[in-house]
Amino acid sequence: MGPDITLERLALSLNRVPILAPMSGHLAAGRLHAIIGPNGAGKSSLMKCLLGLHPHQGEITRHWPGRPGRLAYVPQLARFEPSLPITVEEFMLTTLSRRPLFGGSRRRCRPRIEALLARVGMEQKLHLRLGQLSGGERQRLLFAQGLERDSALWFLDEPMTGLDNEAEALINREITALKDAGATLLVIHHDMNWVRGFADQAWLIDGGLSAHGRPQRVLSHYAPPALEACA
Ligand SMILES: Nc1ncnc2c1ncn2[C@@H]1O[C@H](COP(=O)(O)OP(=O)(O)OP(=O)(O)O)[C@@H](O)[C@H]1O
Repeated sequence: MGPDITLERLALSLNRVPILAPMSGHLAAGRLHAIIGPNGAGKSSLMKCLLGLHPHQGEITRHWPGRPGRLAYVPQLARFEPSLPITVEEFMLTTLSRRPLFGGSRRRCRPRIEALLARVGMEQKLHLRLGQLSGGERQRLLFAQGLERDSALWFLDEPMTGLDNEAEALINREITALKDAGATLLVIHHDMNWVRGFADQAWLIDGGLSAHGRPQRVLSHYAPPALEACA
């Protein structure tokens, strides 16, 4: 089971620029919380605060129901250093094995790695180097890594970016399974239909917390900026 998370007057400034005004709230355990809002609103910054990656003000407390579990983070547009001589299989091995360079580890872990990669449609990419992966493939790989760690707390920053329909369906299926298993999920998403269909709670961010509650109610206050048509 994932934790619940309490925010008390969480605020963030970066280079003296105010990014998030003080906000307080409670993210209930075992629920999917969608973080929505316009570009530049502070959604990724909020997620980074919750991950301890930004020097925020205020308090963030995680309450795990039992022993603290693991967390998974799939950042927006993840990048790998192109020159890294590491394959997809080796990357997964570093998560699965304490001694990834040991020849026996590779043999022993291969079926598990293949099964995990199949869950995100990546089983054919075992031997590719990280730098050779497309954007959507990088997203899928990081998701597979989170699955392997049996994470109970997930931070997904626009997880569907760059995914084709098939991959999106696979990831949606895994997200539903994680929710059913009691994980706490925070998902930044720009597709309001997805938010209506999958989220238990929505957090509307715009330089701070503008609204919070059931998606239907929060979305009644929020019309995402429309794309401008080209003349
Ligand atoms: N180091 C920094 N110094 C000053 N401002 C910054 C810094 N890093 C980010 N920002 C600003 O913080 C604001 C929030 O950025 P953030 O990435 O959190 O937005 P977002 O809501 O996730 O946007 P998007 O939907 O476009 O991904 C942006 O206006 C960005 O330019």
